[in-house]
Amino acid sequence: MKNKPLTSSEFILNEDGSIYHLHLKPGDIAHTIITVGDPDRVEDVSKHFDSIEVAVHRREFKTNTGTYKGKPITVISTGIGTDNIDIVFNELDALVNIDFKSRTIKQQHTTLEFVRIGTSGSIQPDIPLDSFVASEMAIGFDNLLHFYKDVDFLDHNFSEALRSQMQWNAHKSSPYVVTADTSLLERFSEKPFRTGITATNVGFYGPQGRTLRLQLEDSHLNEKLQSFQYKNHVITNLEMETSGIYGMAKLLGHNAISLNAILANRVSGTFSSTPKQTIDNLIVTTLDLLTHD
Ligand SMILES: O=P(O)(O)O[C@H]1O[C@H](CO)[C@@H](O)[C@H]1O
Ligand SMILES: O=c1cc[nH]c(=O)[nH]1
Repeated sequence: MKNKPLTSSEFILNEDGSIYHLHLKPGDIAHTIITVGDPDRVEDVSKHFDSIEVAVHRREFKTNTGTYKGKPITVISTGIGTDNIDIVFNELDALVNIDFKSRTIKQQHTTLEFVRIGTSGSIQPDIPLDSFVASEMAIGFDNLLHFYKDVDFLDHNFSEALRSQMQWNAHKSSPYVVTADTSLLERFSEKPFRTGITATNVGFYGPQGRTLRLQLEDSHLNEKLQSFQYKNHVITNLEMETSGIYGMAKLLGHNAISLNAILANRVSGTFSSTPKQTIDNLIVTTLDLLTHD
């Protein structure tokens, strides 16, 4: 297989040799990476570390690398949405799988482990506020994976059932379905976690069926999402990154799990009165499970 050097318009390095958006260099990241949406949440995670060796912040991408109970861990903020996930995953992968000097793809592949610690809204009445859902599968209502080849891991029968049961408007992008890494899912499937099917939406308001001043194209969107069933699966929760994370991880040969702190219940119309506490609980629980054998 030809391994030509990547051009400077595709593989973009800054003057200091760091990768374009993240401003990180090879060696700046651990092989276990926690992703969070909010840059402020990076400190909420890394304040538990034994020490921090790397701290870099550009745009919405804030990175701290250190150790927790001796285990090397990187925590990075992605900002909101799967468009940012495309940047973060391509650039983190490049840090371990592209040779920065020769600008060629390394012969030996390095696998990274990704754990998303995020917030989410539940669309089932029995998933209470402040509980934790580990995403067994993600439904991508975003468009990201459709731009890549070799996506045979997508569950087309599931997508087809969704399109037909929901009478999906063809003007919206075609939903895709992708699974978590099985061994990470096993690690995060016992109490206090429950597993679920997460819908990843392209917005927080209209795409998640919220209305402030604007009306929705489909006023029954959330009822349809709530009542959808496929092989005993129901959609449990809504957020904005998981499908991109699962899809990019599979394409690039990495392992990923998405963990959701449920802050809203869309059926009862309620929101957590202790969001910070709930996210902190998820952070501590996750760090401990990552360091248990
Ligand atoms: O709390 P984070 O990790 O940002 O996750 C959720 O919260 C944001 C919307 O408020 C979206 O990014 C959604 O995925
Ligand atoms: O309802 C919610 C809560 C957090 N994040 C989301 O994307 N949706």
